Amino acid sequence: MVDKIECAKGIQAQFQLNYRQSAKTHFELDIDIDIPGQGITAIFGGSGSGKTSLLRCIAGLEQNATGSLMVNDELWQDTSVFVATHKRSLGYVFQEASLFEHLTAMGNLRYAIKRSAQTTNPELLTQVVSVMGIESILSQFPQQLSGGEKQRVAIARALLSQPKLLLMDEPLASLDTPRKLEILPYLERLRSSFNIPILYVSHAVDEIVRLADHLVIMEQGKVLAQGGITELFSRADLPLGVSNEVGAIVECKVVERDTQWHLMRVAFDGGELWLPNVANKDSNSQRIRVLASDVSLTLTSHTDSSILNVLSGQIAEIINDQDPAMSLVRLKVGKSYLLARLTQKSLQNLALTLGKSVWIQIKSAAIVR
Ligand SMILES: Nc1ncnc2c1ncn2[C@@H]1O[C@H](COP(=O)(O)OP(=O)(O)OP(=O)(O)O)[C@@H](O)[C@H]1O
Repeated sequence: MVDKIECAKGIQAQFQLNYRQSAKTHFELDIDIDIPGQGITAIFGGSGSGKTSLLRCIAGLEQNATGSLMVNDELWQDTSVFVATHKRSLGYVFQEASLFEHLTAMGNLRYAIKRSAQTTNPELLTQVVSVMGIESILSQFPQQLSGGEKQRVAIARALLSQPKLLLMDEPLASLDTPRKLEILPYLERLRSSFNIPILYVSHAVDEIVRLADHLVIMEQGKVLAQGGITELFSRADLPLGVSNEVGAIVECKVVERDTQWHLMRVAFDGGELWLPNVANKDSNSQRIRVLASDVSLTLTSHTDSSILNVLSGQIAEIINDQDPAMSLVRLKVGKSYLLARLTQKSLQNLALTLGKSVWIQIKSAAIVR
């Protein structure tokens, strides 16, 4: 096993950039982020919010950007320093794989090894090829590969340059859903096998929930919020998905698998939940998403309900939804938070107010993993 590349000090980036688009309109990027030096940080935001511009600043591709950048204690930019793009130790994976068409997959990987500033341990090549699952396609040319395979080769190529930071700009956006689902497990393996911090641009909530540890939410060139994924997903005031998709993330441990009913019991900071068993998962850790629309509240504990999951909690926040009929309620459950999407009418009928104790019902079938 190749030693993991040590990165733990964090990435601090502060940038200002102005694009003049016409005499009347311009776009201004003004960001200040401080994110972990390991794991996957998703950069999330709507179209035109400045996600790609931020990555381009980090890569040193925006000569007009002012600001500063530290990557795990290495200074790449400030008022007096500007490390050129080719000298920044980073890998960049784009929406399209952009492989050299005249070279085989292996040829593309060899090219990266040759270009790497450091000597490449042969074990690294074996490890990268195995983690990305591309052993059987190494002799193929890009035109013989599917979109997902090309993207796995492109990621392997980026890793072989032994970067201190990996930038991925919507790497799955050009793939259809089956290809996307095929590649996601490789990205999960990439996160657990290499200790390289990854900045992952996406506006797909499902990808972020599955992959990211940390999140930066952008809006109109500014950072709207940044923090751990569980923390930000449990906030009722952020635009994490359209109303029906809003939901909290809960990190759980499997404590029991019930083979008779094909269920598993998982424990989290706020209690336990029953959900359909996932037999093929070897890890006992589960990240689950509980959609706000699948959570209902009662004032007494019902024992005559079909719902298996009933937790007790308190109302921490109530926010009006864009839909005037609805509201979003943030619930404190032990040390965790859940969200419930309720009608304004129910809110009033149950006289739900801040601090009130409630019973929280969640359908097992509705929990998203
Ligand atoms: N070279 C440029 N010159 C002028 N304006 C630009 C330039 N590059 C980007 N922009 C503008 O900056 C804004 C942010 O663009 P950017 O590509 O960073 O957004 P994004 O969040 O990545 O969007 P998307 O998700 O659609 O890719 C947009 O309004 C875009 O038109």
